[in-house]
Amino acid sequence: MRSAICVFGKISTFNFANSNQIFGHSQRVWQTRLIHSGNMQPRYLKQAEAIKLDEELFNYFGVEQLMELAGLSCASAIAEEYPESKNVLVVVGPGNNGGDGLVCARHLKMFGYLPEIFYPKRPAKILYENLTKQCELFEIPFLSSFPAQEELNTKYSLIVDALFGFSFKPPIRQEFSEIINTMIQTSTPCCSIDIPSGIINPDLNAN
Ligand SMILES: NC(=O)C1=CN([C@@H]2O[C@H](COP(=O)(O)OP(=O)(O)OC[C@H]3O[C@@H](n4cnc5c(N)ncnc54)[C@H](O)[C@@H]3O)[C@@H](O)[C@H]2O)[C@H](O)CC1
Repeated sequence: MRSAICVFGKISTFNFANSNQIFGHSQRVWQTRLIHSGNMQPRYLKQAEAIKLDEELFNYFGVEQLMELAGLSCASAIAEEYPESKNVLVVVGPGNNGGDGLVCARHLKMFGYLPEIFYPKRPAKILYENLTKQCELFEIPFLSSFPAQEELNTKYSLIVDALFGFSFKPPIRQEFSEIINTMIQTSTPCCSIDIPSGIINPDLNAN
């Protein structure tokens, strides 16, 4: 029944340091249908397919509900794949991918992890403000600056990359380029929610 938990969520585990890409989990509604029909092979969505699926889902569900399920799914996948990696840095971007990250951080805290959040660009939208407030109520620290490489390598046992999802359009703007470059070079394992942030061609994710 794991597919039921992850129904709207999608996470890719990505070791930036050696570019060894492993897709540990990727479940979306119609993949669940495949699983239910007896075909256990996951199928990865291209950027255009993911956007289309999102549009379809938004006809039936609210963004809060979808985001809650996505964030919970990611936290569940992390708890399964990284049970010992308690010191987690969640790097949160300005869109819904970032929203998934805030939800994920909250659930990780409930699962006994010690997440910290870096959220440099916060849109003035009630949805993100509420998610931020909830994390604060859960006493999750918000960092005021991005850790330097050494700190990233030693202090954290896992990074959750919730910077950009399928709406990322290259090239990376200057304000995020240093963050992404530091994440690319870190030896700490990095889990990306949806696509790895800064990937030049998101359709590569399909492979
Ligand atoms: N149905 C689902 O499974 C759900 C998926 N969700 C997640 O939502 C994202 C897509 O969210 P969206 O807000 O459309 O976009 P992003 O978060 O990917 O990014 C938008 C944000 O990024 C800025 N931006 C874009 N390109 C650049 C760039 N080159 N440099 C700097 N900044 C950039 C842009 O301006 C916006 O501010 C999807 O991937 C899922 O993770 C939802 O949670 C709903 C449920």
